[in-house]
Amino acid sequence: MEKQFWIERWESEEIAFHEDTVNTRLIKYIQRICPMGGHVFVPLCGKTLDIGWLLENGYTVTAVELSRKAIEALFAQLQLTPTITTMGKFVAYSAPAITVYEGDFFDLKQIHLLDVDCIYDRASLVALPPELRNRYIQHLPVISSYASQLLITVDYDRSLMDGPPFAITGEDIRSYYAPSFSITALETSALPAKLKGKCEATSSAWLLTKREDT
Ligand SMILES: C[S@@+](CC[C@H](N)C(=O)[O-])C[C@H]1O[C@@H](n2cnc3c(N)ncnc32)[C@H](O)[C@@H]1O
Repeated sequence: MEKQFWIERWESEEIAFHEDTVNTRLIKYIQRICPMGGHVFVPLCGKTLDIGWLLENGYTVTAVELSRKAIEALFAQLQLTPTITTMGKFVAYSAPAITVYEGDFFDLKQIHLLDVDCIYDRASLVALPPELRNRYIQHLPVISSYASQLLITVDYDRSLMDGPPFAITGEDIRSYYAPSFSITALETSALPAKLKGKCEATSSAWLLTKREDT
């Protein structure tokens, strides 16, 4: 997916992926990998309400997002006025307990994610087509020092539609992450409505924790 694709989605407000409630899996499972007060990295964050929940519950958040419009909407929602600074390829929006980098996830380096305890990935891995997904799977553990992840994916019959969101099976998750992470399948449930009105889909939540032998 080209960067311009996402910028245009935000400009035309075609953001069906945005949830208007806090994700229940976040509330239910984040403490399994990150105690309250921990530091959570939210890749490809959009303007998710989940960030507000994390801040209200004592977490520190670092996030990255391509779209300035999304980041401005996020801070407006949070009722925070960020300090805005240029940092190399990124523009950093900071307020107490939160920094959002405007720019390309693939330009992030370890220095941007110092002290991150865990990762919350909802609709991020699944937003990326296979070639970018492979880069994401390689890059994310390196920049986060193999931080644990709460990962939420979708799966559906790939013959019925194409992504985004892209379908990811349990087998995919194991092939992507098993070499470096222990994988716990938490829960799978059917989505309440057809995805894009086209096909039934399920959503699954996973915990990934670094294997001792890596
Ligand atoms: C499907 S949305 C998910 C947003 C958010 N995680 C949520 O749950 O609402 C994917 C987001 O990733 C952003 N994005 C896509 N590619 C990106 C990249 N390479 N770097 C940073 N952000 C990116 C898009 O602008 C979009 O807001």
